[in-house]
Amino acid sequence: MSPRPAQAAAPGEPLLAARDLQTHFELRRWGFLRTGSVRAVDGVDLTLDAGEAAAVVGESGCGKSSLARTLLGLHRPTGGEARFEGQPLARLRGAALKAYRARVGYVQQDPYGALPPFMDVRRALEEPLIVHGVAPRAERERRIEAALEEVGLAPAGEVWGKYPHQLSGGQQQRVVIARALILRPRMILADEPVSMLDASVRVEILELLRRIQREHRLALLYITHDLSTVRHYTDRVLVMYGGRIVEQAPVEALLERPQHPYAEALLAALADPDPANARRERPVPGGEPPSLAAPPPGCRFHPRCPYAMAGTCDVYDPPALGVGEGHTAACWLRA
Ligand SMILES: Nc1ncnc2c1ncn2[C@@H]1O[C@H](COP(=O)(O)OP(=O)(O)OP(=O)(O)O)[C@@H](O)[C@H]1O
Repeated sequence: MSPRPAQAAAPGEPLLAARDLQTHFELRRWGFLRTGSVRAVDGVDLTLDAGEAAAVVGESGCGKSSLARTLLGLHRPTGGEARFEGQPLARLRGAALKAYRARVGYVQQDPYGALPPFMDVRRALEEPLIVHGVAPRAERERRIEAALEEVGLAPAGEVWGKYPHQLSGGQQQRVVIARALILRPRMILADEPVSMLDASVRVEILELLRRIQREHRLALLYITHDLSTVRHYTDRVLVMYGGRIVEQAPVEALLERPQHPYAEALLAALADPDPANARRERPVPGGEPPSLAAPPPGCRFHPRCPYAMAGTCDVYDPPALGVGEGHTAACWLRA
């Protein structure tokens, strides 16, 4: 696959930038009575540079997938802004939205669900090329072959007549990655790309994504609930809690010197050396994640935080405070 030439972006401008991004879902009773909203994404600030790999890590229900879907243009933000190559996503319509989708490859959690069961591999990969007007047919075939080789499914001729049910989970996810690459995107958004795969193939798929990201200088946003998978595959980590980013840092800094008590608790849970706990799903950390329909006042983590300071953490919302090079934590302990 030859890399797409870099778009002329304003100097110093990140490829992707979100500022105070919000995606709230309205709750309705009997389909019409508005009874409130779920603040799935509630004031997210993030940036991603061209060629950079970052992970968004957080527990189930913290808003990771809603953030991913908003960044893909699948949910319209209800507040704030996200820009890709300087263009506000909310204003993209029609052809501009189609062009944006070609520039962002999407790898989702369930590869089997992502691939239409009635399409063989070749059709599944050819369809985005046809939709985006890539012609002639020989060029499409060349690209399909190159994409399959890129993801380790070679020779392509042995795979492209197969249907999803004839492939293993790992092979299916490789096809999904090939499809995400086929339009030569500038960014890959991978939402829990290995959580439904056998443990034996998870590392292979993460290594593949990292290699492709590096070789083609793609940006990668890797969404995961599993902090143990970020070290070798990303440059930077953003920790999400209650619809917000509570800490972000270069990967080594986050794993060695977490500054937010939530990130600290996630790490402590990882480091549990007791083999009896290795297979046990534990709430991380203890206590319930906040309701995003009625989040607690002040810091959203304060009801679970062992260091919460009454009169501060339960009243005032902490801003992202600089705690090191490229490292911020939204915690009053760091003020
Ligand atoms: N389309 C929707 N309509 C209403 N509520 C939604 C919608 N999508 C997500 N939510 C709610 O938003 C909150 C965040 O969900 P989201 O799926 O983004 O979290 P997540 O961190 O990705 O969790 P998981 O890993 O379990 O998918 C949840 O309370 C969820 O029920």
